[in-house]
Amino acid sequence: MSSSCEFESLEKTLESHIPEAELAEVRRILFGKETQKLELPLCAVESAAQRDFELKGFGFRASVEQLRPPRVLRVGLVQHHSVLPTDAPVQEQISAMHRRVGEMAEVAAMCGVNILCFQETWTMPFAFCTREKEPWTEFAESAEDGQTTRFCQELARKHNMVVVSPILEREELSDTLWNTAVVVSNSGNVMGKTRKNHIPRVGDFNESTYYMEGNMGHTVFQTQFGRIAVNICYGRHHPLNWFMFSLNGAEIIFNPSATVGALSEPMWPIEARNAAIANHCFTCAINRVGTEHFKSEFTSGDGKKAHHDFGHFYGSSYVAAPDGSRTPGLSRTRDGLLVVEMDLNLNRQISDKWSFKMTGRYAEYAELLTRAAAPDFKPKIVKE
Ligand SMILES: NC(=O)NCCC(=O)O
Repeated sequence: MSSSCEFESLEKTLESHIPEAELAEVRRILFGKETQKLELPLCAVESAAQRDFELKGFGFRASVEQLRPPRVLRVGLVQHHSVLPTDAPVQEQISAMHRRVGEMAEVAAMCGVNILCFQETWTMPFAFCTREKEPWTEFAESAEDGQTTRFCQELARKHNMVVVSPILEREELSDTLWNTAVVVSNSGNVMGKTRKNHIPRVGDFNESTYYMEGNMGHTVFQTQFGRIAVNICYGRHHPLNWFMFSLNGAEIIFNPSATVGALSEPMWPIEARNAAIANHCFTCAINRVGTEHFKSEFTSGDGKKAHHDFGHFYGSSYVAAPDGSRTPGLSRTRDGLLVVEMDLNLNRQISDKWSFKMTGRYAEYAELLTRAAAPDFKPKIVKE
């Protein structure tokens, strides 16, 4: 699936227009140390082509150590369009999304992916712009045993893969709605869930109408393949949010997102990448693709005309490493699966080199943060 009238990708434009002799240097400066292209199995390449989605694979390398064996794993990032029009019946939309993502997960399995992560609220259109409650709240499900979690449990068992599934959650009994990522172990058991900590109040992103600020802190999940955390969408603008996951020991932080070009695109390549550098970990930024049209018009509250869509979700999912390098992004226009091999030993190797976490002055920060959060806070400003 593709949104054909949109600009396809920065990487493609650089490749077509920068002379061969200069391209490697341009890439080094823009993207850091070159990631190696992964050889992916022919069956996976053919399947992706038949099912009309982009498949790319890259690898980050770490030095070989004398005392620790390498800790190599593969992550998969899935970006996709909303399959059916937004006014199709709710169950049909959910089932169509399950089918689409299910076939992408099959290809991820062929590529040896160990941990697979989907985009923010992946089973539904990003309807939070509309402020209408119906039918959008009907997409909310139980994180523990909703149909989407059961679907992911099947994927996890079948492919021996950890599945990170960001959904709109309806908490049973209280009926409270949350923006949640469910983490399903490769055994098929639900390991737990984590909730979006920061709710956007920017442009058309009127999400506070729908769900509450997360109340689960900064949980890290010890999977068979490594320690992972999920910083959902708008949380990526908060360096301290990434940092808290890192303090709790996250080695890979996923950032499932839904964001549009006019709002955030220049920030997208910087934020998750900077978080990988600052926290000596890997980060995985995932964004949906396409333009979703809604029947009723809505305004952005900025005096401009009412409209029926958010604008274009620009995909461009990528992975960043602690050494500041990053993979090329997936396309801005197509559904895609990004397969990335990484050796988690790189985290400590870069920490030993740059020591950002070791040199942090946490007691000092904590003292000022505590004072700044108090109602009588007075900033320390020296005046002449
Ligand atoms: N989904 C979401 O939080 N979007 C807000 C916009 C952004 O963070 O780019």
